[in-house]
Parts: sequence; structure tokens; C-alpha cells
Amino acid sequence: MISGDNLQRIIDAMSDGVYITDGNGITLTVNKAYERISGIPRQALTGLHMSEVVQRGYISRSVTLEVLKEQGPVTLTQNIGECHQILVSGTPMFDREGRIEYVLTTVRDVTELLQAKRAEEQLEQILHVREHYSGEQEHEPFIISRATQQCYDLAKRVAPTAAKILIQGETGTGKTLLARTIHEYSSVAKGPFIELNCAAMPESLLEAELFGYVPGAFTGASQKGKTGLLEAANNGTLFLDEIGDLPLSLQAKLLKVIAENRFIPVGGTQFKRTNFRLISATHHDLHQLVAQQRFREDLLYRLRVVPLELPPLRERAEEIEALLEHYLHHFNCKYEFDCRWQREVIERMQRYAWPGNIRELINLTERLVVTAEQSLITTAQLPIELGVNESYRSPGLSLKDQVERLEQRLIEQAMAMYGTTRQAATALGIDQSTLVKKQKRWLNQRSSYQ
Ligand SMILES: Nc1ncnc2c1ncn2[C@@H]1O[C@H](COP(=O)(O)OP(=O)(O)OP(=O)(O)O)[C@@H](O)[C@H]1O
Repeated sequence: MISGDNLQRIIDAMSDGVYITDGNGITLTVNKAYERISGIPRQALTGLHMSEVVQRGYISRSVTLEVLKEQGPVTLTQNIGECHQILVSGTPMFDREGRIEYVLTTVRDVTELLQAKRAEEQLEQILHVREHYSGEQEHEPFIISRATQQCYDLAKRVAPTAAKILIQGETGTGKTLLARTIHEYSSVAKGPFIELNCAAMPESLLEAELFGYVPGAFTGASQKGKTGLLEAANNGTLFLDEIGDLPLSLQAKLLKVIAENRFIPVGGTQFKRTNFRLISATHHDLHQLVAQQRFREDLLYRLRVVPLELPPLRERAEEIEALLEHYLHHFNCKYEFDCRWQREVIERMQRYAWPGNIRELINLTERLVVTAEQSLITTAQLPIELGVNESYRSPGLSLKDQVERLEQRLIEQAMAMYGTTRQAATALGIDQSTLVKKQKRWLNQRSSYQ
């Protein structure tokens, strides 16, 4: 048999807390780990009945009393003090007559374990957010005209610094691609690239998306809370597209984040630190928005340490042929076709104004490739906006026909820009059903002429 002293030495050597009572619930001893976890010295507990230990407020609930009541093992979690959570398991030890002789309780501090679990959950959320917001990485080589060369040169020069960059340019001019390039040449290239379009969602959602929220921050909020993009972008780049559409209240909050490198999630009370490279983009004239009091002047100066301007495609005419060839090759590979441009098609495209810029050019190229009946893509296949000069010159066309052609041109142009009938109809301010009906009518007219 082990003597009393040796038994105490053995339990003192254990890393889990140990609490031993007799069969009546009187404390016999505790070990050193228990003293450390609970902060209560052994002398204060020895000889006390468990109900007194509870009464004196040392612990919130006694497992030993539960074991005595249940006559079997019991496990529960308890809080000790403000920030310790412990897992307590009580086991009865019976004598030969089947009466409880001792109750042995082990106590494990699970605070760190739970913290590690929460940290793991949070990391999972951050990875999920990053995956969701980084989108598909475009690895295509891109072609740069003389007009854009200057812009890219400056971008690459300032990329390794921490300077905030504001990219100005019409829709589809390549602002996102430029932002990605800056990220790739920056000192945080190994970190995440997080992109958010500020015009894409209402203010409350935008705030939750950027700042994240704590569990139960508002009705309908997820129980786990949500990691915000400000946190997900830590050690990487945050690209805020359409920054001109950021509501004024969020502009003030963003300004504070930029100044302090920290923020409080929605419904939270504690700051979180974050450090990211900020790139913003807009198609608006932000100075004009400042004059209209729709954009904070102090934020504008913070964001615009280095302004970059991407010219519209119509001012980069020498780029058009290269882009057409590049994307023709891309879609030929994708659809396993062998299409070629007729020279006149390229010339017409070089004269076209491209309101949707490179995105419109890409969409049109894809449409022409997939609808081509032969390898050579000719002017006959071009949408009406690219043959508009001829249509106006056509003698004998009534005003009604000319108006209809113009309408057809505008709809085709909107389709090339937005890609779906719903978005194109919204942009033109008409019902989707009206747009679809018109398209069908023109298609029928075309096939009856062939
Ligand atoms: N120099 C380039 N060479 C080849 N492709 C390009 C070039 N610039 C942009 N693109 C392509 O054009 C398309 C539109 O570019 P991007 O999304 O970067 O434009 P954007 O200005 O951010 O548009 P929006 O303002 O609508 O968000 C993308 O598919 C992009 O890969």
C-alpha cells in the first residue's frame, strides 16, 4: 500500500487537478494542480463538506455532490473566475459492501483548448472568406498599349511601397487586373488579395462584410459570428472597387481603420488589429463627389496618395488588334475552334467607341466565336453597332426602321456590356420580357431574310 504522504506526492506530480472526498462529501485533499487551476489553497479546503465549499463561493457547483446523488460518474464544465473554463469528472470508489468510500474528481483547464478551437474556427472562416473574395486568379498575359504603358510602369514602381493607390477608369478598362498586378509586385504578394465591390450591396450588409460581426450581433446573425474582410485581408491587399459608392457613414469608419490599423466588429466591444495594402478604384470623379458632399475629402486624400488612370479603350486604339487576337486565341482554345478575323472586322472594331471597354471586347469576341458558321469571322456577323455607318447611309430606310435599328444596336451593345438580359434590361430601363421579345422578333426577321 502507498502511504498517505507518498499518495499526496504522486497526485501532486499530476498535471490535471485532483480533488478527493470521503463517501460523505468531506474534502480529504487536493493536489497542487488543483490549487493552481482554482487558485484555492489546500488548507482552505481540507475538512470542508462540499456543500460548504459551494456556499463559500469557491466553486459554482459540486460534481462530488452530484456523484453522491447519482451513485455513479458525472462530468460537467464549470467556470472558475472570469476567464477559466474547466472540465470536471467525478468518479465514485466503492467499498466491498458497495457503499461509496471516496469520490475522486479530476479537473482539467480547457480554457486554452477552447481558445485554440475558436482560433481554428476563425482561421477556417478567414480562409473561406479569402477563397470567396479572391475570385479566380487571371494568369493570362496581358497586352499593353503605349497609352497604358505609363500607367503600368508607375504602378509597378510604387507597388513595393505601402502607398495607397486610387485607380480611376471607366468600367471594363482593367482596373481589377491592374490592382492584381500591383499586389503581385508588392511586398505582400504572398498574402491574400481581397476584392470588394462597394456598389454591389446595401449599407448594412456592406458593413457586416467589411467589419464582420460577433455572435448574435443582430437578429439573423450567424451564431458563430463572421470574419470581416478587413481581417481577412491582413498581411495582404484589400481592393475596394467602386469606392465612390461607399456610404458616408462607412467612409468615416474606413478612415478610422486606415488611421489606426484596427477596428471593432459589428456588435463587438474589442478592437482587432489588421494591416493591409489598400487599393481603391472608381469610375466616378471623386472630386465631383466631394463637391456634392457625397464623398469625404479627408478620405479622398488618404486613398489617393498615388493616383493611376486607365484610359478608355477608344483612346488605346493600337491595343485593339492585339486584344482581338489574344482573346480570339483564348476562345479558339476554349471551344476548340479555328476562327480568324477578316481584316475589315478588325478595322471596324478599331473605329468603334467600346463603351464597355475591354470587357465588351471580350464578350463580343466570345459571342462571335461561338456563333460563327465558318472559320472566317466577317463583317456580316457583326452586331449592328459595328456596322452603324452603313445602316444610316442605306437609302430608302424609313424613320421607323432607322429608329428600330438604333434600338437594336443599343440592346446589343448593352448585352455585350452586361452579358445577361436581366442586367441589360435594367441598364436600359426596360422590362426584361420586353427586351427578350424584341430580340426574338429581330432573330425571326433575320432568319426569314436568309
Ligand atoms: N491589358 C489587358 N489585356 C488583356 N485583358 C485585359 C487587360 N485589361 C483588362 N483585361 C480584361 O478585361 C476584363 C475587364 O477587366 P477588369 O475586370 O479588370 O475591369 P474593371 O475596370 O475592374 O471593370 P469594373 O469597373 O466593371 O469592375 C477582364 O477580363 C480582364 O482580364
